[in-house]
Amino acid sequence: MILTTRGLTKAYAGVKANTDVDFDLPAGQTRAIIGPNGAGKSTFVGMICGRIPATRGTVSFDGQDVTALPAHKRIERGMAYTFQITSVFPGLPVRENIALAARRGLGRNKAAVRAKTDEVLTRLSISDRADQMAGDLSYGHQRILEIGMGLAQEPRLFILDEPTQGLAESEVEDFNALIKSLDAETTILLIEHNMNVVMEVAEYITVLDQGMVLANGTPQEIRANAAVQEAYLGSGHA
Ligand SMILES: Nc1ncnc2c1ncn2[C@@H]1O[C@H](COP(=O)(O)OP(=O)(O)OP(=O)(O)O)[C@@H](O)[C@H]1O
Repeated sequence: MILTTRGLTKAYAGVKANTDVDFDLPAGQTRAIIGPNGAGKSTFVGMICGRIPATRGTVSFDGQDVTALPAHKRIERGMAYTFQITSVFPGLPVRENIALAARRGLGRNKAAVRAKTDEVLTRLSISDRADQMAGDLSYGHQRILEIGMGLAQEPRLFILDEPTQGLAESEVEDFNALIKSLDAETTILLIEHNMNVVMEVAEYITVLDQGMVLANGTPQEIRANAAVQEAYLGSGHA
């Protein structure tokens, strides 16, 4: 397992956002986390990557307990994540944004950074915009660029929190293709509300409900799971 949590719990004053979450993610898998609004998905990945301190429980990455490590130390060990808020540098060209991210992983080795930047650029559906200012890209393209910046760090665990939110349909298709092309290279943990995306890219799904794991299974199993359907219908979701 590249990632394991045991008893992971987050209590805010009056609200239990996660309760005793046991979670196992095998290396190489593309896993989706789904669940109704407020189910605790963002809190859960926040604890995994170290942005949110756990109330109790453990997070292990690559067999080592990282519960006490700050986020930047977890990044050094090979986690990367993108969140709902875009973090591109608008005043820099697309290429330079990716090079900056690549430098985080590769340091000052200029040739390696250039090679990595070119490699990531050719994978993105926006490679023809390499010399444009990032701030001039559409919102959807900025999200794709952000994913490229994550990739440039060569993560062994890539966490994406609602990556398709706000994307146009054609951009969602580009996103699906990009994630599928990463299948063999890295482990992906994806919080996603768009069920079409989940069913298309996830190999395995974990459903959170009221801060707890409600179900784990393949897309087919989750689709057929009565408790999952109930959780979604009960919260007014389709
Ligand atoms: N900083 C906070 N202080 C207090 N309560 C919080 C805080 N952050 C989250 N919560 C609560 O914890 C619960 C889980 O929230 P979380 O954002 O993790 O859910 P989510 O599944 O990601 O929701 P969504 O799908 O709407 O993004 C919710 O009841 C939320 O109101």
